[in-house]
Amino acid sequence: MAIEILPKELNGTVHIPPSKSISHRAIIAGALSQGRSTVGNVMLSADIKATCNALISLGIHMEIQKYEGNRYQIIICGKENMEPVETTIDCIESGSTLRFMIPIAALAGGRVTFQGRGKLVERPLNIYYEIFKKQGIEYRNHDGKLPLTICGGLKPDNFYIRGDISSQFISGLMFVLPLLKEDSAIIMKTPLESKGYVDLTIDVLKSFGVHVENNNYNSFHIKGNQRYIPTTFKVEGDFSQAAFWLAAGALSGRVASRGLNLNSLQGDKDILRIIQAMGGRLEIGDDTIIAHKSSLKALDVDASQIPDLVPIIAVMAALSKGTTTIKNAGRLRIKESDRLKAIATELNKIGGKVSELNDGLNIEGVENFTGGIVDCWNDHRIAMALAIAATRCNKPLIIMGEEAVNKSYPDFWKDYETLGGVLGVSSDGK
Ligand SMILES: O=C(O)C1=C[C@@H](OP(=O)(O)O)[C@@H](O)[C@H](O)C1
Ligand SMILES: C=C(OP(=O)(O)O)C(=O)O
Repeated sequence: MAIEILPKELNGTVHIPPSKSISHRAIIAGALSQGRSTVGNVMLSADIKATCNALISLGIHMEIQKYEGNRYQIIICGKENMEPVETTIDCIESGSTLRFMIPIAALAGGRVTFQGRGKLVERPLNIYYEIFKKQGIEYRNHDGKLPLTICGGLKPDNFYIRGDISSQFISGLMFVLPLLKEDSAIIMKTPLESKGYVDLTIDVLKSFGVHVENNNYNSFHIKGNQRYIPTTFKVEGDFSQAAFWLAAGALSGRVASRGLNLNSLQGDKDILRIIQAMGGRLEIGDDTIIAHKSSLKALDVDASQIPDLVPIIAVMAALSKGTTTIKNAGRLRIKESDRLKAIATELNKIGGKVSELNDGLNIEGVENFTGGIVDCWNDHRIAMALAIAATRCNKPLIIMGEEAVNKSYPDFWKDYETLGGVLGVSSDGK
């Protein structure tokens, strides 16, 4: 499918969707609690559905009820001791689901097969394979790719892990180590990247009564024999998604983003500092942030803690005065697409001046984009970043594969239209 976007500035208010990262975590924590938990303000994106279905496959009962508007609340009847099952879990394209559910399946025991689609099939899992080998856990994959079958039995241990592949391995282990009979430690072999996501894990665990000791991100000590306590939890707004609308305001109009927690631990809250440092004018209120059209200037960005912001930062940088370097972004090549190659290729098709570095991007600002046809590489964040680029195109922009947004933000196009965006189905993008 393809969508055509007319070049038009965006104005108005968006109710920011709930955080995908926090939703995954709260639903999992509810599933590991003995009894009934409620996770409110959840959006049923493809990734969140994948996590719910994975837990249901492991024998957890859930009921999904309407909450407010297009949000849901999930009533979860959790179990401290999941019974071993023989099952298959389809993680669709969700890296978080896969990397969070593998240790949970290893805790439950039984024989669990993990499947995935698109790039997920080959996103790295070596860190878990090393643990399985060390602990004698039986597993089988297909030339290092999915499907993966594991036969449980995770034991308490000192886990030595690299910090520059994905923080999702650390989060995944943190869900289950507190439930083992003895204490464990996760010790970083190299500095941890995406720290904010580990903060979110520790914080959600704390809401469910589970404690992890963080020794300055060098190591994490986790006491065994802990219990998750059933909880009522409300998910806050998603700064990674708000970033697209904040950028839309800074580039093209006046956009208010509602439903954000300014005290959030989300690493992607850093978008506020970045837009302001680029010269963007933000009005920051209690739960609403208004971004005003501003003349932006280049800013060098270290992406090691904020990988998901890179595509939209690249769009802003491409329309800023001066030359921006984004560094420490090598991990972007192992997401839903090679995001460095994807954003450089597509912005250059519409008049951007972006060159790829090994672990980043070099971006020379231009006044406007031309418009034309671009592809989103089956990647939701590339699709959304290109949609915001359309606000500064001279001609219409056709985005191929726009349905990719369903992974994290199924209402993205509806919200785009709420802000006055004009969309049409394109016949060019067959
Ligand atoms: O734990 C999480 O919720 C996430 C961690 C990050 O991945 P990495 O730790 O692999 O960078 C991020 O890119 C992803 O979208 C969500
Ligand atoms: C990389 C992402 O998610 P995941 O790793 O869960 O697939 C993302 O949402 O951009």
